[in-house]
Amino acid sequence: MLKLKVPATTANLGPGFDTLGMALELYNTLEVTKIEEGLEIIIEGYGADELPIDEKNLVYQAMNKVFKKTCYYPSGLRLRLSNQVPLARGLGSSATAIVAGMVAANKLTGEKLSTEELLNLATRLEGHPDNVAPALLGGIVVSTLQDKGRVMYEKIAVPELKVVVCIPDYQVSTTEAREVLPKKVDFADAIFNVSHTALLITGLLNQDYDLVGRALEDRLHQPYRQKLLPGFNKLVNKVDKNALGVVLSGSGPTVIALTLDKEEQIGEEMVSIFTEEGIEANYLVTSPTNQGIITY
Ligand SMILES: Nc1ncnc2c1ncn2[C@@H]1O[C@H](COP(=O)(O)OP(=O)(O)O)[C@@H](O)[C@H]1O
Ligand SMILES: N[C@@H](CCOP(=O)(O)O)C(=O)O
Repeated sequence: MLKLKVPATTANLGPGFDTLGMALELYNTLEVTKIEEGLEIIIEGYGADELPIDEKNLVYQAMNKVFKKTCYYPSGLRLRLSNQVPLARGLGSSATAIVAGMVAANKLTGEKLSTEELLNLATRLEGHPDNVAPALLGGIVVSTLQDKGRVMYEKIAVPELKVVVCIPDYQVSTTEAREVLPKKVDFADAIFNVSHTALLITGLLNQDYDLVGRALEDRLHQPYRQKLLPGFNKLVNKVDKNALGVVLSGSGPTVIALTLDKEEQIGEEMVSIFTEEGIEANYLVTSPTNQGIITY
């Protein structure tokens, strides 16, 4: 039996749209057992009532991509998913499913694919590299999709910060949150994001957390996604005073605050701002992690 533990990820980190992602200490686990025939899927935790338990399940689809590429066909499989990462909230649940499925399948084949090949394959299924890269590798990963579907990436160490994760009680699929984005952007906004992303990376590398906080601004996706998240502006303006910065996690609706202290106070403040907007939400405090997926 194989057991894997894969981290949730928070993508974009403000200005780094489709480019930056960070692994968090919040996990899904997958157990894979070879059986004589067929496919059995057992799901505990998030998605137990809504995820498919047949070939349509994303974990199995991801495994199948590896089986096809390596011409390995197991007789039968039992998958046990234990999910602590909520679905469609902007915490990379689809990336956990894809990365766990692909890494597990690759183990079964005797590791025929390299880490790079797995990353390229996972990115093709997910559509963008910024969640799958840190789910696979851990840390903060700067990545871009090149011609021929190859991912160019660099991993940097995570900051010693707390992450307050405020999760509204409704789903927004990444597909839906990408549909509200414009086809073209203003040149000045593009420059704004290039400069802020560069400053953010500089701040992270130099452990200059004041700079990290000031660089967390974005003009490429958050302004357009606000319509899917009432209260986001109020949240940024109010909570920014206590935290280093507040950004949408991935495509939302989860919002994260990066902070050095006062994490419980910040979490409660975030929940109360959502409550004022008539949105139920809860928060958890976690930390970034340098460890990506682990196989036991
Ligand atoms: N643990 C899981 N097992 C199987 N499929 C999953 C799992 N987690 C997420 N998915 C699939 O991914 C979808 C959510 O993906 P997406 O909209 O990109 O949101 P997220 O921001 O959480 O990645 C779910 O609706 C489901 O189809
Ligand atoms: N760069 C993507 C990230 C989506 O992350 P998710 O956790 O919401 O799937 C985007 O912003 O669309």
